Amino acid sequence: MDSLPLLCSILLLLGGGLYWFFWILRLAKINSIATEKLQDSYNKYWSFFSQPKEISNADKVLHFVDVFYSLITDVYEKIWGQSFHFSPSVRGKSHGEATRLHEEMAGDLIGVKPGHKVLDAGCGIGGPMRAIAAHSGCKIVGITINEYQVQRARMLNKKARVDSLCEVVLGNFLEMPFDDNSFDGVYSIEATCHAPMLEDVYAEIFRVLKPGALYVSYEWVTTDRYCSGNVEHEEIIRGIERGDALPGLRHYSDIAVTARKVGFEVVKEKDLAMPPAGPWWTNLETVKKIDNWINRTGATVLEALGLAPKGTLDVHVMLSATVSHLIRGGETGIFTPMHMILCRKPSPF
Ligand SMILES: C=C(CC[C@@H](C)[C@H]1CC[C@H]2C3=CC[C@H]4[C@H](C)[C@@H](O)CC[C@]4(C)[C@H]3CC[C@]12C)C(C)C
Ligand SMILES: C[S@@+](CC[C@H](N)C(=O)[O-])C[C@H]1O[C@@H](n2cnc3c(N)ncnc32)[C@H](O)[C@@H]1O
Repeated sequence: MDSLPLLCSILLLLGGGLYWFFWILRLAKINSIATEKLQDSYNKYWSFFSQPKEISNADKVLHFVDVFYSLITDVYEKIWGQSFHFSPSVRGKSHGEATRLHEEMAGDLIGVKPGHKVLDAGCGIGGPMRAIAAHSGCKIVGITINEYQVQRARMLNKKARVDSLCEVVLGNFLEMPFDDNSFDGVYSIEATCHAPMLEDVYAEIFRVLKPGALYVSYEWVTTDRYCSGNVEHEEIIRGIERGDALPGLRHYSDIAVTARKVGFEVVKEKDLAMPPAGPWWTNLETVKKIDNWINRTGATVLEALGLAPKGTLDVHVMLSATVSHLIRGGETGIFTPMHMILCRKPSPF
């Protein structure tokens, strides 16, 4: 008789253990890159982005940004969702709802309407494009440098039944396969920070935008609180750069200067992270708490058992370190991922 509770406890423990194991197996798996290439790609990525200040070769930056997205796209999607960006936390709203509001705001700022053709420069797997197309009824063309993201975005567009409105193209936003003056609006969400020279991507966006039309960008930048020479500040910013494939974070004041240099009129500029906006790093703190024992332990066990390819743990460790740097960047106020700039291409009339 006494053995029944014991048996039930053992069964529960076994069941729980198995559930954890299969859950982790699903989360830690990286499908976006061939198993045998994972460790090598990670090593090359890490040694390249560990010295961001020495990065001078733009072609190499583009190559390693592509490698980065092959390494992390699955992990981001499974844990963060289909939108690869931050948003201010909103009291009473979930992470998903706050994300959607932040995306819809980008569409509203450039005045998207049904019938408009809009460009999403650096579209990821298309979370923002699906939200903005559903919100406004406009047509959206997204461009990303990563082939796996193109496949994923097309599949998710079909699944969400917005494939008649949303199209995804593989390409480089520094040399886009689009005609001059062909878009009624352009937005970029936390994507142009990957460009070796901001001027190059802004000039290309200027070229494809119709005269009189608007461009909005959410930029990753350092703020006025960042002091170069402050050891902690520099360590945080270097940590953000190497863990997020960034060729060098810019100061917020450089953004409008660059926009004007390529011909834009700057309509509005604002750090969307400033109060009364809620902190954008709240969700990262939650992720950090569960990350160690769920993801890291899972990746360690799976890699040791040969169920996950070599390099899986390295990717998770890199992301964990990045989380800490991003949270410190937010807490100290030296960094924001949502410096919003709204620009107009002047019309000749
Ligand atoms: C704009 C960019 C990406 C912004 C964010 C979507 C991502 C930045 C850091 C990412 C993450 C960090 C920690 C990861 C965690 C250790 C892992 O176990 C699960 C995924 C993370 C939570 C991951 C999710 C996406 C980010 C928050 C950059 C690249 C320009
Ligand atoms: C952090 S993700 C943001 C994705 C999307 N805007 C979102 O919010 O979900 C950055 C995106 O920029 C794209 N990207 C970076 N450099 C690029 C380039 N040179 N050309 C095209 N896309 C690029 C990446 O492939 C990725 O899709």
